Amino acid sequence: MAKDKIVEVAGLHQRYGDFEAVRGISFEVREGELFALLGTNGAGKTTTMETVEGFRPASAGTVRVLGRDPHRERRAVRSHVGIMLQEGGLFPDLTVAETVDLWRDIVPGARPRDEVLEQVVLADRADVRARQLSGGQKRRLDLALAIVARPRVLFLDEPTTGMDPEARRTTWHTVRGLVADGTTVLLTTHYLEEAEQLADRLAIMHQGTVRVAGTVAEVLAGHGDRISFRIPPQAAVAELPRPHGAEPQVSAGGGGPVATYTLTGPPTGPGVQRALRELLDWADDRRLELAGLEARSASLEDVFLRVAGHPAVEEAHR
Ligand SMILES: Nc1ncnc2c1ncn2[C@@H]1O[C@H](COP(=O)(O)OP(=O)(O)OP(=O)(O)O)[C@@H](O)[C@H]1O
Repeated sequence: MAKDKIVEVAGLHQRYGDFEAVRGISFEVREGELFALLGTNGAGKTTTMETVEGFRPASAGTVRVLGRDPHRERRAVRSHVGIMLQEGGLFPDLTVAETVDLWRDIVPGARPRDEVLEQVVLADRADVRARQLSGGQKRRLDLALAIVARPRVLFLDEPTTGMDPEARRTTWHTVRGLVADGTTVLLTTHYLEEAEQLADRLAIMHQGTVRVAGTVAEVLAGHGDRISFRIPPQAAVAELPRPHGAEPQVSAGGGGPVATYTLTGPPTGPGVQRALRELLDWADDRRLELAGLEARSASLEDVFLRVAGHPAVEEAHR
């Protein structure tokens, strides 16, 4: 049976005066999954999040969270929702423990303080004042407050921005644990690796529209495999072979110019093998070395850059 749709966004438009920041986007987040909204700067991610969180009504289209309008039925929705905003509002002089206790006093059905601090890996910081925490620890305290009330749905707006790689990984561990416990998560991020690591499904936004959506595998499908190598100094660019008609793209690299071929067709299919053989035969015949030779599938970064640079709408896989 299909899982419940926890968040449903259909034909959402959002305007600021004359400017349309969100231009008719649709996506849904199903029960128990983590859905990541990625996008270029100003793509409309935060605007979308704020609408889903109920802070602003939709200019047009519909938004439902747990089957209700998150703006008009804010009270009913809020009790099931945890929100971690981009800028948390911590009291600098309260300790970590006092901060969590303050929230525990406000929300009904709060989880035990130690359990929450354990989950966000702040148990050993319980007596430290908020202002003395590192940036990453402050974000994790924001996360702790978002999960105190055992929300069914969690909205995380750039939860790891500004964190060092280790703090980011710690936060990913926490978020994975929440999803494993059945929490549905919608997050925005600028880190493609974060989406690759965490997301069951994702959407990439650009200029107010969703350009690509689906599982990571679906999003990568059709974007082609890549073969690249440093162009041997003895070879002119015009002489490079065109395996399967693929044209080399030449870019600057640390050790000299690099040729990259993008091969369309099924991912990691026979096309790559044949193209590699053709390239290697070409190099062997001329006694050339293809330094840094690499064959790989398209990455999320490849897709992201293509979306950012190409206004043509890519068909979404839903
Ligand atoms: N209150 C506002 N008034 C007018 N324009 C706004 C307002 N808030 C956002 N915008 C504009 O709407 C567009 C979308 O902004 P939004 O913050 O939703 O994008 P974003 O994808 O979250 O961007 P970023 O990745 O840079 O945080 C941007 O062009 C932004 O300048």
